[in-house]
Amino acid sequence: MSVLIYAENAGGKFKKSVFEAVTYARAIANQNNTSLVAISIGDVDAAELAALGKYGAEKVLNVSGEKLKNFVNQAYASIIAEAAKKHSADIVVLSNTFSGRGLAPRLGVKLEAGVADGAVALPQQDGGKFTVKKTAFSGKAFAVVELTSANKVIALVPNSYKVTETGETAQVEDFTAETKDSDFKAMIKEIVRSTDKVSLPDAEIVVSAGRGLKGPENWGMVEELASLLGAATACSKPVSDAGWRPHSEHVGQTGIAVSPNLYIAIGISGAIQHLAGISSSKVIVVINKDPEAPFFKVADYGIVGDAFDVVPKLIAAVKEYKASA
Ligand SMILES: Cc1cc2nc3c(=O)[nH]c(=O)nc-3n(C[C@H](O)[C@H](O)[C@H](O)COP(=O)(O)OP(=O)(O)OC[C@H]3O[C@@H](n4cnc5c(N)ncnc54)[C@H](O)[C@@H]3O)c2cc1C
Repeated sequence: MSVLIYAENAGGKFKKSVFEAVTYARAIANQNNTSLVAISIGDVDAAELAALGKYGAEKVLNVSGEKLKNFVNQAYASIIAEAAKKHSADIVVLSNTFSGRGLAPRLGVKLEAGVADGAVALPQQDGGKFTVKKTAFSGKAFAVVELTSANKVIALVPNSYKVTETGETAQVEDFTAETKDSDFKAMIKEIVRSTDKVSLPDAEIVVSAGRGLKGPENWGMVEELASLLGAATACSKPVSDAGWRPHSEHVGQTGIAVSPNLYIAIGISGAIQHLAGISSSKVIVVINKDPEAPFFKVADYGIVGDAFDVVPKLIAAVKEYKASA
């Protein structure tokens, strides 16, 4: 037995969510006294691959090829499944990202594995049972699932497991897997980035605003606060429905799920559908002029006040702190 972690890259580089998933997979390997192998698909240089050793990977399988430069769900799933079989990996770990969520069910079928996507904690392995805590009901709740199959696939929510450096460099070896023409039925031809700002699903800090801001002309202060904090900007659904902000910023049950270390909600009521997308945030700060706003019930820190007074003061305070630091 061994544990296999799929390390997805973005433009040839690994993001923090990969280091979290490798650290997490290392901890699972330790629980089971076994080895941890990573697999990378695409164009990643040898030094970047070897550096996964810092987070506990002993070996990194490198799969490259012209047709594999961009993510191809079917082909990547075939390759990862083959690597799992060749390395007798009965646990496969992924990041619960766009590609990880696409791969997990395909791997589940190919490996006849139970799947726990949206995992937020290490598996518990007591008395022969293997259980995983995961988000449920579009992020409105947590569930504990028991995986009873011999093979298991776990997709870890970004920002839910702390990165730790335990090792040094990993051994990198090329891996070739058989793919079929049918694995390439849908190919990405071009990627057009909508923005070069911090990407929302990966952001450690999110500054989000709702209808309380009255109109798109008032987003300058939200963007300024986000830029000062190195944060991504987000919004509630009615805001993007009204065209005040792009749909890519809409957070919640029908939008993006985020799990930052800090979520600042400005002029958002805290409807259950919005909370569904932010419930795994570590610290939630709410700014709302209505003390009865439901968002305060889930807030770690709340400021009852008018956003147009509070946010400029917050910006000034952050600037002052940065100038003195
Ligand atoms: C099927 C379904 C799916 C949905 N999915 C989503 C989803 O994914 N994401 C989502 O966000 N919503 C979703 N919704 C909509 C959701 O139910 C709420 O209507 C929405 O979240 C409310 O947005 P809001 O808080 O920005 O606006 P409002 O409900 O209008 O709240 C505005 C808030 O701003 C406060 N405020 C007003 N002025 C100020 C001021 N000057 N300073 C400070 N505070 C102020 C008010 O007190 C109020 O709390 C969904 C609804 C349905 C039915």
